[in-house]
This record gives sequence, C-alpha cells and structure tokens, in this order.
Amino acid sequence: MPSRPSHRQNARSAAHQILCDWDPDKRWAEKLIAQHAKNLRDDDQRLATRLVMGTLQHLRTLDFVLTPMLRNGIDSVAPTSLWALRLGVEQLLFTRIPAHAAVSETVSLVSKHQRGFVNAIMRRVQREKSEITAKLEEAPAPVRYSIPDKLFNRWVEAYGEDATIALCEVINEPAPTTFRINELKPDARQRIEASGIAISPVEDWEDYYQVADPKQSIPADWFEQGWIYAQDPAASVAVRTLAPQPGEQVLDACAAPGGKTFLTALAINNQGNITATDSDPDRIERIEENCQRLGITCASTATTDWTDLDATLDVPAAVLIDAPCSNTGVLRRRIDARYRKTTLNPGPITSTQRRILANILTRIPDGGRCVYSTCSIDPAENAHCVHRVIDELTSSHPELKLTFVEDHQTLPHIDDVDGHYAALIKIERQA
Ligand SMILES: C[S@@+](CC[C@H](N)C(=O)[O-])C[C@H]1O[C@@H](n2cnc3c(N)ncnc32)[C@H](O)[C@@H]1O
Repeated sequence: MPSRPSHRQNARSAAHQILCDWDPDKRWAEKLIAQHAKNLRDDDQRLATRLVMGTLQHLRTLDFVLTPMLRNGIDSVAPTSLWALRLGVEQLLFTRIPAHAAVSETVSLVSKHQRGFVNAIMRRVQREKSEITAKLEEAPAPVRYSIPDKLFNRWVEAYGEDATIALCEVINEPAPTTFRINELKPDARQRIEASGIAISPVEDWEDYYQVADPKQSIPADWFEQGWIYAQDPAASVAVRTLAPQPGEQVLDACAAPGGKTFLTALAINNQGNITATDSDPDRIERIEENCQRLGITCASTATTDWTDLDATLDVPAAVLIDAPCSNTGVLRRRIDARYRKTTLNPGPITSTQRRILANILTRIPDGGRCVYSTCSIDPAENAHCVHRVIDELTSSHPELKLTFVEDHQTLPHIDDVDGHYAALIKIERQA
C-alpha cells in the first residue's frame, strides 16, 4: 500500500502547485496561496507560504545557479521540473531545512521519468553549496538581490547605486504587519487592551502599532470585528497631506479596497461625506465590505473610470487620487510584483495616471485641493507626472490656476516604511 504523504510533503506539493500556476501579471502569489493553501493545517500553510515567497524572491538568483547545470539551458526543462528545482534549490541555499529532506521531497514532486535528473541536480547543489555561495557573492547586484535589470537600472538612475543596494536589501527583508486602531469603534482600543496581547507603537508614526512580540500573530477577530485596519504607516501620508475636515465632502477617486477611505473617515470622524469610486466593480465590493466592517457611515460608493472624459459624477473641492501604479514602493510586501510588466515598464500606467489626474483637476471647483498619491518610488509616476499634467493643463486651460503646494516621498531604505508619494495641488479658477 502506498504511504500517505506527510504534512510537510503536503506543504511542499501545495507550494509546487502554486509556483506552477503563478503568473506575475495574472495570477499573483498572494491570491494563489489563499486558494491552494486554505485546506492545509496552519503550520503547513505557513511553510507553503514561506517556500513560495522564498522561491519567488530568489527567482533570478536561483536561475543563475541552475543555468550552468542544465546542458540545454533553462528553457529546455519541463516547467513542473523547473519549478520543483527552483523550490528545492531555494531550500538548500536559503533555508535551514535539512538538505536530505529538501532533496528527497523535491524529487518526489516530479514524475518518475524526471526523478533521476532532478535528483542529480539537487545533489550537485547540495555538494557544491559553498562554491555556489562564494560565486553568488561575486555575482552582479541585480542577480544577488534577484531584481530585474530594468528595475535596478531605473533605481540607480533615480537614486544612485548605493541607495539602490540599500533599497534591494530592505525589500528582500520581511515587512512587519502594522495597523491602525479603528477609533470609529469606541470600544476597539479597550477590546485590544483586554485581549492581553501587548502592542507597541511604530516609532515616528503616531497612531500606528504592531504586536509587541514579533512571534505572536494578530488575532483574527481584531480584523473581523473591525477594531484594526492593517496598513503600512506610509499610507497615511496622502490623507494627512489632504487634511480633510469634519463636515467636508471628499472624493476618494481610486479607492478600493478602501484603506484611505478609512483614514479619511477617521480624519472627519464619520462627519461629512466621502464618495469612494473605483473603475473595478469587483473591487467596489471590497470597499463596501470594509466600510461595513469598520463602521464607516459617511461613505458611499460608485463605479467610475476616471480616464473617461464623459464621467458624470460631481467632483467636490477635496479630492484624493490614489492612482494605480507600478507598486515599486511596496515590493517588500508584494514579493512577486518585481516581475510584473507594469513594474518593469511603467510607461502605460504613467499615461493612465496623467489622464486620471488631468480629468479630475479640470473638474475641481475654485478654491479646491487635490492630493495625487501612489505607492511607487519611481519619479516618472510621481513628481514628473504631476508637473507634466500641471504644465499641460495650464497651457490648455488658461482659466485654471494650478499650484503645486508640496510633496512627500517615503523610501523603504530611508524611512523604514513602504514607499509612498503624495503631492498637494491647489485649484483656482478665473471667471
Ligand atoms: C493603489 S489602488 C488604491 C488603493 C486605495 N486607495 C487604498 O488605500 O486602499 C488603485 C485603485 O485604482 C483603481 N483604478 C485603476 N484605474 C482606474 C480608473 N481609471 N478610474 C478609477 N479607478 C481606477 C484600481 O482598480 C485600484 O483599486
């Protein structure tokens, strides 16, 4: 009778399945993990997640190691065997998993006729580990940090080589889970305190917390009851820059899943009105679920595509545009985003950003203000985009006076938070 697979083996085969299904543009790791790993025990879920994220984080480095060992090149290897090898080699080089377990369980992931080949490569990596590690230390930085050349070179151009290396170091480290306590629920803080789980404030970021013992995870009911919203502190910069006041009417133009709708509702203490729009109807549902859970009573939603010049929704005097972007500021949380087409080539997304910003700026009434924000660290999507739109609108709409008031950029390697950008623009209209 064949033996039943062990739990650890289940975690590995789930990880292998996820990697075989992964596509950086269409099927993101986070979503696949949620689908495939949901039937695993908690510790196997954690192992599967670690193995998938580790393999994707080190993908370029792993292929650099594997390529000279494959006689006909990496493309000659069947995808299921290649993913098994990447998964196995990652364990040998970057984890404390015993080598014999990494080898035997990797071999068991592939079909019988591939086992000899996979076993030979795994054993060779195991044997040559110290030479491989030494060779990696000499490898070019983008290979060592597993960053596509295009992205690495753009960062060097924007920030210089040393800062780029510091950035690569940081984005390959796990980011802490930080959260904001939901003061819209009067008992939230009390309930958290009563749980006996100690929390500590995030240094330099008023209102943000993390669980004091990093080994302890956040209890699920804190999320489910809407007592907290998990969010990086840098996400607050945009709303702080807009400074919405109680009683104000605010448009949160690219709102889903509603993180900044929440911060705006906190700032106005549920007094006033937020219109939370997004072009994706499925994501509008996420905003509504979040508002319901978090006790946000001042927001309504509408599906609106702000690249559409004929959009009919009224635009109030306070607007937040948290534009779709390349996500380069949040790569330490979205490990696989570094391989996405949008991240590698932000050209098309920057033109969408400009269209959204220009369309909304022309609709804001006299005396209004707009914050344009992204979670990108690419100047082309941030300050360059804002200045270009202001210049273009100023010449095409002489009645508009647009003033660039200030901007803020957080950087993971400097501020120890995600990379977020926010620019404040004032709008005046001549009669
Ligand atoms: C960076 S996310 C917003 C994150 C959100 N503000 C938060 O804090 O949770 C960008 C959002 O813009 C939406 N979006 C993309 N293109 C859009 C468009 N043309 N008009 C309106 N929303 C758009 C996307 O569906 C996505 O939900």
